[in-house]
Amino acid sequence: QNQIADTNVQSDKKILVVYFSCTGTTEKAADAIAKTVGGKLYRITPATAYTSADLDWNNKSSRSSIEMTTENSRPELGGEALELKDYDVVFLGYPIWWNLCPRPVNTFLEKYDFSGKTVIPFATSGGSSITNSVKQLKKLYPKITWGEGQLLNGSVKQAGEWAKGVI
Ligand SMILES: Cc1cc2nc3c(=O)[nH]c(=O)nc-3n(C[C@H](O)[C@H](O)[C@H](O)COP(=O)(O)O)c2cc1C
Repeated sequence: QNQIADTNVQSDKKILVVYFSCTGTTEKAADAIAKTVGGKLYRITPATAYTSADLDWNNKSSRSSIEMTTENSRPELGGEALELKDYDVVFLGYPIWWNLCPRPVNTFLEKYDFSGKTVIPFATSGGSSITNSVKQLKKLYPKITWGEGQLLNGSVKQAGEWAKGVI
């Protein structure tokens, strides 16, 4: 009987899948994770959307370049408010920008209280690993319980399988 109860507690974890995505790649991974583990999806929405010119990393004056070279840049967010207290586990997805998470993800992490939650980072990239971004997140937000991060540049099926494995 006890064993059954324990198993139920395990599967009753309330899961939130938060993501930031500008060109849809991270969104696909987030979607697959939410579907596989039965989590609620929440998109981090900047108050001002990024245009393709904003995303030009070859242009030093583009919005993303300026934000990423400005350590304390915290772009304002829009979108609906999030009720975090309902969730135990938060998957957090983002594209790698300049080997880090995009600054709106920092705005998000500083806007809500993640104490008592486990936050599991995942990312998509053009080839860079997730390691440096996770290292920076742990340094900036030591009060968050961080799960091991995972780069999800493969199939959406792989993304779902990974998520199932860490829950
Ligand atoms: C401003 C900017 C900076 C980027 N910097 C990196 C980088 O440092 N390393 C890398 O591998 N990919 C980099 N990329 C590529 C993205 O990480 C990759 O295309 C990602 O899958 C995009 O996710 P999204 O479609 O969810 O926005 C960068 C893309 C942008 C727009």
